[in-house]
Amino acid sequence: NKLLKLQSSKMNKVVLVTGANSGVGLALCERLLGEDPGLQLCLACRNMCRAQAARAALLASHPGAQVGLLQLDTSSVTSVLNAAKEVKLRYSQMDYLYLNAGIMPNPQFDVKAFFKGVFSRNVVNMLATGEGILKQKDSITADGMQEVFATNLFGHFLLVRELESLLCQAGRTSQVIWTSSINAQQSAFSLEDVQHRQGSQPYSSSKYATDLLSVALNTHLNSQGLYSSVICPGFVMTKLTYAILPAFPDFLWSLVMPLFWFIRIFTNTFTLTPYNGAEALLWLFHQKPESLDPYSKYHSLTSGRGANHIQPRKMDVDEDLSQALYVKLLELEHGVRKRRGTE
Ligand SMILES: NC(=O)C1=CN([C@@H]2O[C@H](COP(=O)(O)OP(=O)(O)OC[C@H]3O[C@@H](n4cnc5c(N)ncnc54)[C@H](OP(=O)(O)O)[C@@H]3O)[C@@H](O)[C@H]2O)C=CC1
Ligand SMILES: CC(C)CCC[C@@H](C)[C@H]1CC[C@H]2C3=C(CC[C@]12C)[C@@]1(C)CCC(=O)[C@@H](C)[C@@H]1CC3
Repeated sequence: NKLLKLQSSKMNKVVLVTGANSGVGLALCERLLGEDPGLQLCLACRNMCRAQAARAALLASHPGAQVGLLQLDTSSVTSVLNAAKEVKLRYSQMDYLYLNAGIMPNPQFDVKAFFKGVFSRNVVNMLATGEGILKQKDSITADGMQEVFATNLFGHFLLVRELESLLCQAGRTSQVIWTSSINAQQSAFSLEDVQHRQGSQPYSSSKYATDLLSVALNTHLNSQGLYSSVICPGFVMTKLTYAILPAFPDFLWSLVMPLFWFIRIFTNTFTLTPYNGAEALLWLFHQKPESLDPYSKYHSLTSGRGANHIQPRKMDVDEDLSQALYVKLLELEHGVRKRRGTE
């Protein structure tokens, strides 16, 4: 382990990506290795078979790249604590922590609301954000938490807390980059119910909480060199989105694609491919973190002609609410640790 740490301290950038085995996360890894083949890339995934397949694909296009695997299930406190321990043994610094893993379980697509929206003035906004047409059925994890909250937010929060010693080091900066969504909605979030036990939009709630948490992390940790940002990859065809209409066979999706390319003329949020969706994640990799606006979400956008660009958009978050959520998360963390007898 000393040798491993010594090697990592020789200063190739260390990048960890959660949910790296598919979709936007995997595309990000491909693009990162294309830009900097010397990176030490760590794929943090819950399923090691899928992780190995992703590693093999990355090595096929970038032979000789340093691609490590880490078992991490963000919905499980035990898994996060074990993974963090392993990371601290392997690396002596962490330059980029991409918090990308996410779920939208049991999505229920409201066909009626969708067609009503299509013939309304709100059509472009509805297609860009998915607002008003999706609900989800959440479940409870073994730790007794709401699964969407645990997976998308709390597991990542705990990981950041555990890795603070690697992320906050004197004389250097690090970036924590969250894959949020334009679907983050303040109306779906409640400080009295941060896990969204009551409602039917846990996904929107978890993404809004992500935006709030990113602001809070900046408030608390910028002075120690840690900078947090959020991005939206746009609407991307991935496992997550295919699951929204599971009855749709592959060939029907291919038939719908030309319609999606057409819609892209009106809303450049239809990035559609994981490669395009990863644009803002890759852009942040090249930025000086001090120059970023903590209150902006960085959107991957693709024009009607297929050209990618990024756009910062101000988020609908306020400092007090972000601070209040931070306190709630610290309390939850405290409770979790107390129950495990680790505090
Ligand atoms: N697709 C879209 O249109 C949009 C996606 N996003 C966000 O982008 C991110 C990536 O999603 P996307 O690429 O679309 O979808 P994918 O389903 O392709 O990727 C999600 C990744 O997260 C992993 N994951 C899920 N649950 C866990 C868990 N408990 N522990 C560890 N890893 C987990 C998945 O692993 P496994 O393969 O094992 O399931 C997979 O690698 C998500 O945060 C999503 O919310 C945001 C806006 C739009
Ligand atoms: C087959 C039909 C003719 C068309 C159905 C289209 C819908 C399934 C999509 C239209 C807009 C999409 C969308 C999302 C999911 C799929 C749609 C509703 C998201 C909610 C996926 C997750 C996100 O985070 C959002 C940014 C997406 C917004 C657009």
